[in-house]
Amino acid sequence: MIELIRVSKQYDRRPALSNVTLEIEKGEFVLLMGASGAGKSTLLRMLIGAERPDDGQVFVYGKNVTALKQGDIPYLRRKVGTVFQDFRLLAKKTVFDNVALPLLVQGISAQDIRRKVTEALRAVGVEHKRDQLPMVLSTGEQQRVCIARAIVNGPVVLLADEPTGNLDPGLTAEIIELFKLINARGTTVVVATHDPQVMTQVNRRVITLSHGTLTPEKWVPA
Ligand SMILES: Nc1ncnc2c1ncn2[C@@H]1O[C@H](COP(=O)(O)OP(=O)(O)OP(=O)(O)O)[C@@H](O)[C@H]1O
Repeated sequence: MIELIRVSKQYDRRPALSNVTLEIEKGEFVLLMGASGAGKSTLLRMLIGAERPDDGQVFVYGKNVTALKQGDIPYLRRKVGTVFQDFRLLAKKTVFDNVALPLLVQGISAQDIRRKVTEALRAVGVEHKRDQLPMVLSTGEQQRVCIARAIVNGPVVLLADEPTGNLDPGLTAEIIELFKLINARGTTVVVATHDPQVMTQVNRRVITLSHGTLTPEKWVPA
């Protein structure tokens, strides 16, 4: 599902990723761990074509992301949902409209949009908040809306960058359970985090980056 082959990236001549080779299979739930600045976000951004490696190749869902033209990136992003620490919800749009956003550019009928958004909101447990603005929601609810927006296209991969960074331990546990559910339905899930609670709770394969380099993997069977 995801393959990086000898991927390197520098910013201002400082390595952010160095010779990273890894493979993630369909249906896996993988944690990408490492200290701040280790290169986790850079790696995730490469998987959605937001960053290009200086060297090496990146494959996602059979597509060579490194070779994609700019115009093909939106098609990749329909297959790869993303969730971030800072939510990135549009403040003036309702919960429903925020989740509908990725569908609007695709020429999908209003009826199908309603159905897909309702399903996504229901899957994350915030259907009852559909007409509210994001700022009146709790932080946990806001992150659920972000997850709904990330899964509304039925992605094959879900990437999350520090998704629990703004949440307390209780809410972190809820959000991780949600990722597990999404994974159990067949979506490959990759979560970048430095939170040991997430590692304990997920209890699956851990990929660790240190100064842009992979360290030997821990593997904890499900
Ligand atoms: N656009 C950029 N321009 C310059 N340097 C960058 C850029 N993006 C990342 N870096 C640098 O690359 C290195 C890796 O950053 P990255 O954000 O991938 O780390 P991270 O593991 O995700 O850290 P954090 O957990 O703090 O987000 C850091 O030294 C960072 O300062």
